[in-house]
Amino acid sequence: MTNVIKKKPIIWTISGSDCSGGAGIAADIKTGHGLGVEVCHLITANTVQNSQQLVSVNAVSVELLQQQVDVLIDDKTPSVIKIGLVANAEQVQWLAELLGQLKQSNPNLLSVYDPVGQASVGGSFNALSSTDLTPLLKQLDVITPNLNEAKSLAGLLNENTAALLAQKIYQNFGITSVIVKGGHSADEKFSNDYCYHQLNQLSAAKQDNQDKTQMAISYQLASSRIDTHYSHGGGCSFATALSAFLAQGYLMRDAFTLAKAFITQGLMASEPLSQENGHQYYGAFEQQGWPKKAKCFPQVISELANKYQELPTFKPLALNGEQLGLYPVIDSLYWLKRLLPLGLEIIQLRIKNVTNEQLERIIVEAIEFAKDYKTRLFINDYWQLAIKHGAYGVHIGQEDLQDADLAAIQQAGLRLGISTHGCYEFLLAQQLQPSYLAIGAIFPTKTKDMTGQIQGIDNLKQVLALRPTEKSQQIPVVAIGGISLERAPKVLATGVESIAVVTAITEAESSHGITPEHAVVQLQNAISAEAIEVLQH
Ligand SMILES: Cc1ncc(COP(=O)(O)OP(=O)(O)O)c(N)n1
Ligand SMILES: Cc1ncsc1CCOP(=O)(O)O
Ligand SMILES: [Mg+2]
Repeated sequence: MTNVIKKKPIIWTISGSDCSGGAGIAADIKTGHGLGVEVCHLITANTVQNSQQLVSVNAVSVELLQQQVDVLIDDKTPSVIKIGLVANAEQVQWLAELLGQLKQSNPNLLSVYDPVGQASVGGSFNALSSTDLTPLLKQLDVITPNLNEAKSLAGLLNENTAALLAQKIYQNFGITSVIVKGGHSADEKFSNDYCYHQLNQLSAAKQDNQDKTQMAISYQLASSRIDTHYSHGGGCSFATALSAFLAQGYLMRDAFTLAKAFITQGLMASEPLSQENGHQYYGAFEQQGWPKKAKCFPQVISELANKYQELPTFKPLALNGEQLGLYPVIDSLYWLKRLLPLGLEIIQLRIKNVTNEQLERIIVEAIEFAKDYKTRLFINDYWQLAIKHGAYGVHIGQEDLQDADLAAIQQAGLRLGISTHGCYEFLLAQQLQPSYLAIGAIFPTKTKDMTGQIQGIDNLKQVLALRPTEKSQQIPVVAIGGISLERAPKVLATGVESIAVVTAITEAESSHGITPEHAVVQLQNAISAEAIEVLQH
């Protein structure tokens, strides 16, 4: 049997060679290969260094670098270019022009710069100031300075607040995403990384319904500090990991989270080793491949989690051991009345585009009607009305999460479901301890515009691994988006507790020539405990 290798995205790394193997190009290649991308490497300088000292930096000519670009550009076209060590002003100018030209022919090309100026073993890689670097900085999409580099780029040498430094770097150079790494901060317990990210017009307008050109969002991630002697090349590896995740289509918030988890995982891998040895050896960072274990992932620091940190856990779904199973999401009383007699565990009323008056009437009637059935009725979006009329639960999306009064929902005894789209939102929502978490869209769907947020089965599996290992501590997960009868077994095999569907039921007649009731029965059979047992073994 032959192995089928999926075509991998290609990243280029344009950075220095560290002959001691820990940092630079070597770190970039190891990182990229472990994270599922092909890595083309263009060496800017041959450095002479070991774990004690930097001896010399020997720049490669821009003519040679340009020849490498010429042979690679159509042959191994990059989706992300990662830049590390830049040896001199000539290389700055060459890189600035190169990025400008490449972006003209490929506007989706991303550039990520890790501004390595000082060697971690001591000594400078170049004599370039922020002013010298400006032509390059103005072409970048992402920059990943540590705190000291950020101070210098911001021109604020006495400022220690990552948020202010990142914002100033954006103002100075117009770089869309500025990630300030906290590895060198004075905090002895935690390593906090901060990302300032300008949303592009399309996604910003979509998320906020605003007409805007300037909208920034920030993400902050914290991990416990790890004391190890094996961290040489960690900074290069972070920027390359970020590039690899971006090249695979992850949104910035998820690429940032995964890159931080990748670093924590690598530091954790060598922690006991360095303790055993107990000497000051400076060893190469351990690239460990795709971060999978929950313990490697950072804590999301956010105003929301902060605001509700004292809030008790939301009531559980009280399943008594049964499977949550099929979760129909319907948009009218007509569908509610048609489906409730079918013996469902859970259902959601998701009403869009009705007047306020109609809305309240529909919600009241739905809650009243559902009382005669054991089915748990969740109301989508309208949490105030759900509280007012005593619904079983509410489902809140990311757009409404910031404004909804979660304490009021919890105190009224309603269950809460939260939508998430990827690892960052999942980690954040998990901290709020809702009754269930939804992940979507698993597949493309015509029911809702989910552009840029299609998870796929692999990502669903990765996100599920972020739950605590102890089953009793896990929040049930519902998968949603494009799930059909044919796709349901694959989704269930990931270990989700439930699948939510709209059109698999409401459009069963046209898609499968069966009644919606028949579709419910078929989906329920596909989800039954027996079917899952077979799938998982
Ligand atoms: C079970 C479930 N998961 C996700 C959603 C989507 O909710 P939301 O993000 O609030 O989007 P809208 O449904 O309001 O368009 C859901 N409704 N149910
Ligand atoms: C509401 C929602 N949220 C994420 S995907 C989705 C639509 C699910 O509909 P369908 O099952 O028809 O794909
Ligand atoms: Mg909603």
